[in-house]
Amino acid sequence: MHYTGHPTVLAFSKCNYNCLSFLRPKDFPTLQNDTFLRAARGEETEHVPVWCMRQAGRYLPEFRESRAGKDFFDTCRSPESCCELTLQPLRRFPFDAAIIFSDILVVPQAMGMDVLMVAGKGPTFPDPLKEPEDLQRLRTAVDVEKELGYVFKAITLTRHKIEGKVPLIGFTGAPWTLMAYMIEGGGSNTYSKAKRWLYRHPEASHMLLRMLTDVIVEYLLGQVAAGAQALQVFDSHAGILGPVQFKDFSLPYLRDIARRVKDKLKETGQDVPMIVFAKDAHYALEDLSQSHYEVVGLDWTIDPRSARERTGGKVSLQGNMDPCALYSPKDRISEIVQKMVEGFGTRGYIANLGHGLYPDMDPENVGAFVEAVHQHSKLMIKQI
Ligand SMILES: Cc1c2[nH]c(c1CCC(=O)O)Cc1[nH]c(c(CCC(=O)O)c1C)Cc1[nH]c(c(CCC(=O)O)c1C)Cc1[nH]c(c(CCC(=O)O)c1C)C2
Repeated sequence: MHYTGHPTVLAFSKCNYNCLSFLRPKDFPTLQNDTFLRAARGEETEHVPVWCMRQAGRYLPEFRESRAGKDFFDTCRSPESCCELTLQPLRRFPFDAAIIFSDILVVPQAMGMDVLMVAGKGPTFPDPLKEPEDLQRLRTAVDVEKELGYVFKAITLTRHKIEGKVPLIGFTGAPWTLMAYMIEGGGSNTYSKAKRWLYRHPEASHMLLRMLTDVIVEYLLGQVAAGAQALQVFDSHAGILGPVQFKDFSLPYLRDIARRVKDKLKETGQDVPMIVFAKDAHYALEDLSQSHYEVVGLDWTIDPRSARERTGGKVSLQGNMDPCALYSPKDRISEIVQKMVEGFGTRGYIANLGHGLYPDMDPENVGAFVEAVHQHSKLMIKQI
């Protein structure tokens, strides 16, 4: 790690997790590039801001090197490692935002479940929830500060170390997506075990979703208190639900999260933009645009112009290039980006991929994507 500059930060690099407490969420460096925050609020910008989901990831050789031989969740619990991994993509590309390195599955861990990262298989719950009685195994009153304080420390440290270059995004998994993992025990094609609960045990499902929502609200507020400047809620498995079940088992909780976080932040005069990314839930676009989130994230199966029409200018939009378009040659990437930016328009728009980067992607093409967004959008904005 290359800790330079401030003496407290230098001292910091030599100490371990327990002595991070002196680094308080205050006196953060002044933000120099607020393009992402302005776009989230629908304000004017000089260019369209851009970041990528999974920008801190295995497509970067330095990421693979830092992670080599280390347990994934041990890495998540090390604020220094999370900080380093968050900063890596910023050293290479002029992204307009950073997202804290962590994982959505730290929330089920905080609720008392074991989650392991198994090589070649992905996240695995050795003892998933099988029947409603298993809800008794979960912690009822989760001490979020105690269980997830390591994420807050990572955010505070990273916000200092980013030196105000770009805003730092905090995130969480949405209740439905977390519930799906807790019952399924890992990734799945059908999520049929989790969906079985929705049809067979609707009350227990709502109980679990409410428990998750309560933890998530505290978790997001803790992230803001620690220094997060925007928040994204990932409902990665929204698409598997379909419109009826989404309305019943996901949307009310997504709304509740945004409302409760915003109400609480208002009390302290804070205003932090929130992004909802419900992957493959195009059927819910109208509802999502009226769910108290400033930004709706889109996957690549939605046409930019129709997304604008359906959301009626109520929200900013984020997305949505097919990640696989990054396998194209660079000039083709530039053409695809140009069409995408034309489709969304330059106001109230944050460029991103429609989902995360894959490990086999060429970092150079990621750079070409970022550059194309900046270049095309600057020209378009000048012509307005
Ligand atoms: C880089 C990484 C992460 N998690 C995992 C990896 C790969 C494993 C490794 O590097 O060792 C395991 C890891 N964690 C998860 C998975 C998917 C498992 C599956 O469904 O099969 C994997 C491989 C679960 C997870 N984790 C996350 C989501 C939501 C986003 C999405 O839909 O991809 C989900 C579904 C969020 C997440 N996860 C991560 C971030 C970091 C910040 C960034 O984006 O740069 C974020 C935002 C980090």
